[in-house]
Amino acid sequence: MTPDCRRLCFIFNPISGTNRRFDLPGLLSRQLGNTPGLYYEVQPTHYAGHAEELARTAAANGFGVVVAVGGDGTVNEVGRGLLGTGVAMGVLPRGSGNGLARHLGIPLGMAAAVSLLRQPRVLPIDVGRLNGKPFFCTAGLGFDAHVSRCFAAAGTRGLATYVRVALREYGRYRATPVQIEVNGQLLRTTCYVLAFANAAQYGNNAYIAPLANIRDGLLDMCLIDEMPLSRALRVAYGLAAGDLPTSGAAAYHTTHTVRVRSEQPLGFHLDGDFAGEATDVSVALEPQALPVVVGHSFTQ
Ligand SMILES: Nc1ncnc2c1ncn2[C@@H]1O[C@H](COP(=O)(O)OP(=O)(O)OP(=O)(O)O)[C@@H](O)[C@H]1O
Repeated sequence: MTPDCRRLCFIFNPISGTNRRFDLPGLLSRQLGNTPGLYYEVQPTHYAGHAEELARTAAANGFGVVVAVGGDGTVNEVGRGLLGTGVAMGVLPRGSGNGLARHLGIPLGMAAAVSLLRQPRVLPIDVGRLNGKPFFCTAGLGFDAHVSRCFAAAGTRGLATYVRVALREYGRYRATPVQIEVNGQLLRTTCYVLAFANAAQYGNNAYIAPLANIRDGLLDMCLIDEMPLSRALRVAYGLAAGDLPTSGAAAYHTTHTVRVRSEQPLGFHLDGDFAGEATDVSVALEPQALPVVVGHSFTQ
């Protein structure tokens, strides 16, 4: 049965982002209340991981679009819950970074983002897996994962906290020796940052892989082996300018599977949330495995 895009379930993470006075029911009533034939419900999350359960239940209950209201962590949980159901994921970007929403051309203004849902345009996107765990935007090992772990413990959220934590940890973090198998090559190197990009950016228009196409069945792998200060400055500029691949500060490979081994456990993140440590990491991609609502400007 084709999912009914006139039945929408909004899964709302109240701790995402920094705006605590957000009135979702009021916004939905103004934007969707008078749309004939459209039915919606709002389900707030009560704990980390809850959005995945709520999304799975919503799909089983016949909702045709399940909308993640939050940042990339909420998107990750809702996306996990919908995998294999054929139900589309929408996004109302209310997080700190909103990497997937930005990649998909979803407006950051809430009213405009909601209005996309009146007649949603749905396309399937690729889904990455790191040791079997899904990600939709980016995953990675090394410094990024370390910062995501410290960020979760920081007590406040938002870009300012993220930058403060990253600057503090830059002086402490050391690269780890690794072996990387990619496209039939074995790279013996060190890992300061090893990013797997399904989408082009981490969020906040920080472009780790500006050429990434989220529907091409391929991941863009970005390796930064060491991070002396001169390179850190170039990387920071390259993330903002979108020219990291041509900067000489990072090496890129386009692939659909990667294996990474290290003697020391390496932390990893999934869509910006710290998700564990491992000495053996396999990354793979499932082409066009999740239908999502995209914005008018999305052309991939
Ligand atoms: N009710 C809740 N209480 C505590 N944590 C929650 C709750 N609901 C969801 N979470 C957790 O909140 C975390 C952060 O959410 P999310 O990533 O959406 O926001 P953000 O970090 O502000 O945005 P972004 O990832 O775009 O920077 C997620 O990892 C999720 O598991």
